Amino acid sequence: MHCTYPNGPIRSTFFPRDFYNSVDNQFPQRKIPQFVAPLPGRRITKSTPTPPRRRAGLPAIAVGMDEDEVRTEAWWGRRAWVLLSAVRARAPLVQCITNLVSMDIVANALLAAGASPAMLHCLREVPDFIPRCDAVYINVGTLSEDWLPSMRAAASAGRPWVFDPVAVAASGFRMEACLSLLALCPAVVRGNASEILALASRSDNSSFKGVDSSHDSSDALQAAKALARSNGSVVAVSGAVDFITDGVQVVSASNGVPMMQKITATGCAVTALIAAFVGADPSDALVAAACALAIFGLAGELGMESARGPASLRMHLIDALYSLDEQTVTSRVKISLLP
Ligand SMILES: Nc1ncnc2c1ncn2[C@@H]1O[C@H](COP(=O)(O)OP(=O)(O)OP(=O)(O)O)[C@@H](O)[C@H]1O
Ligand SMILES: Cc1ncsc1CCO
Ligand SMILES: [Mg+2]
Repeated sequence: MHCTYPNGPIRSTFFPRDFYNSVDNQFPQRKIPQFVAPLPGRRITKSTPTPPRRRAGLPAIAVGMDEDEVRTEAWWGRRAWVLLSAVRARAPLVQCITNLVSMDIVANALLAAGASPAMLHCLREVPDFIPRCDAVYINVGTLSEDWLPSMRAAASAGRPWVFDPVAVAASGFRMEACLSLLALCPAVVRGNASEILALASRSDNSSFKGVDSSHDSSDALQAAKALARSNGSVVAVSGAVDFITDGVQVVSASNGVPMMQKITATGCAVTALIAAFVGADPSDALVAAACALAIFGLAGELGMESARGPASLRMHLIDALYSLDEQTVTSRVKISLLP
């Protein structure tokens, strides 16, 4: 199975064959509209060192950056600011089917960044609501059999979507569920190192711990590249250094503080932020993921200046995300393209 985007146009809408039957025939043969790209010429494209859109004769992306510019750290800083500004200006609607632990921090992080979160998870609402969303975020942290059909339907609805495979190796059921979601072509998969290693190897072997990583992000870099290549999704591994890859390029994002691991669901929140960035500008999922990870890490660094422990860091991180300004973002975002 290899997803067609980020290489090509976003998939057309489809629902699982049993979808309408499974909701009491309340939606008699109703079909949701096909995905319509928000701006002409926009599509999810894999970024390459040589800008593909210009070569392909495609219009410049909406945010007005010059794609021929060399991707220095300063370029990434400007890009991160432009994307954060796009989130603030467009307030992308992000439908989140996320775990029960993370709902609060996910919604608050999205709001602080300027996006509009919606934490709906009822299968019967998917056909009406998902077409209105700019992006979908799916997180299996507190997976149950009841929620899986909603996740599958939301992921199949033709919107760009971002996947957080929390504790994918915890059980055979969870691994199967994650693999079935992976087949529905997420624009970005973001996990910690243990999760990406397990997902790439399709192994639910018990040496993997629960939701926390027992590996460094660099341990999962090759697995992330392989997964990105085989699935066609951008894959991001979080940790002290975050790595983001489309299977060819690898970008590192080095913002953040270790205490972010002591707040539950910071990983869930940053994956939701990636969805907001993709929703605001779906033209390049790799750039969106790298910038969202760096921005979130930067908010952690700024929050840490006033924090006294995990609980106050949580509060100050959200405040910092809300208050980020151009000078701070452009001078402090640490992203680079690895050779
Ligand atoms: N040692 C570290 N130093 C700096 N930042 C870190 C460190 N570890 C994690 N982070 C940052 O913390 C955030 C969460 O990443 P982490 O890898 O802990 O996610 P996770 O394990 O999926 O979390 P959760 O499952 O609790 O949501 C990311 O933004 C990441 O960059
Ligand atoms: C602690 C925990 N358990 C299931 S999901 C979650 C939040 C971090 O992923
Ligand atoms: Mg996680």
